[in-house]
Amino acid sequence: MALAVQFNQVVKNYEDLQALKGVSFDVEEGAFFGLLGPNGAGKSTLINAMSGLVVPTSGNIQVQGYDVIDDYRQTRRLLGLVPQELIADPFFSIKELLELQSGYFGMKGAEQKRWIGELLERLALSDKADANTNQLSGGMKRRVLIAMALVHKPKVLVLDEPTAGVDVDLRRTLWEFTKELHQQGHTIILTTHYLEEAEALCDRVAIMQKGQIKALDDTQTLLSKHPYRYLRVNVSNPKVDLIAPLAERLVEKESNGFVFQVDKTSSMTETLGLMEKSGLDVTDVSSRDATLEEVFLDLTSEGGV
Ligand SMILES: Nc1ncnc2c1ncn2[C@@H]1O[C@H](COP(=O)(O)OP(=O)(O)OP(=O)(O)O)[C@@H](O)[C@H]1O
Repeated sequence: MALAVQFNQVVKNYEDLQALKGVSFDVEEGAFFGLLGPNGAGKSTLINAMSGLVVPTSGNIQVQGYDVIDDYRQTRRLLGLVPQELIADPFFSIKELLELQSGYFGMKGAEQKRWIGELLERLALSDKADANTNQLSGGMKRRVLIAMALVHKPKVLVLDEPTAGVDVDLRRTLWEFTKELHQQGHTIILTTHYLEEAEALCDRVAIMQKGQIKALDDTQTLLSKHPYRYLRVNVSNPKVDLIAPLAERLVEKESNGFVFQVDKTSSMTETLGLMEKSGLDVTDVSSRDATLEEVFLDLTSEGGV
């Protein structure tokens, strides 16, 4: 499989702080890749380094085989970045901004006009096309950023927390549009704190912490490799005190039952036995694998699995 992006031993120091500590991994062409991690993990620094906005202290990054520093013009054309920060430009309307951005990439003509029209339509910006960006709401500004990133039809679309502060409706619209772009062959790299979204959308994820990659795998493999499964137990007597070995496995108490985290290698009979010993009157039991959020929390908590 051809590679869309290669990160090779990328280090970024901000004076005493090492924001990236030698990050190496590849993103395959056509992937829907999630870059996850707690605040300050280094996700934006890595994305900005890929986009040429931050110069690494050492190491290098290639996009479709081009170096992001030496071959900046090629990589600028191949990448579309939706940055985290919202812009407001008092001088230009949305349409003018998109036309200017097109001009920067030397894209003109009827087909480009049609594409700008389609972007405005798909991102529900048509009726604001002539408005200045400082007259827009936060959600609308975010849509403008997405349109600007897509104006030159980049092969690799990089979205840095695109749904932060965006309402449910728009989030759904954005994901539908992003999924379509992925199906058309675009590589998507996404950072988000909404792990449910990442689990639903990304076929591969990297989890970063303190400037390093803690885990990187296909989403499904990462979930199935997790050592725990989760048991939801409904009972008729939820006020009962659980005996110690069972209480240690409790992750959630609900009005009519409990959720326990159990080792995948442990026997179900043993766990059910502990429930019986606690005096629980069990009315229903269901079992499920970990969610990405649970895997993430385990990996990023101190002393995680
Ligand atoms: N321009 C800068 N100058 C100094 N330190 C910086 C700069 N940019 C980022 N940092 C620091 O680098 C570290 C990584 O920040 P970064 O923004 O990459 O994290 P992040 O994973 O994107 O976090 P978030 O989820 O909060 O957006 C943080 O400790 C941050 O304070």
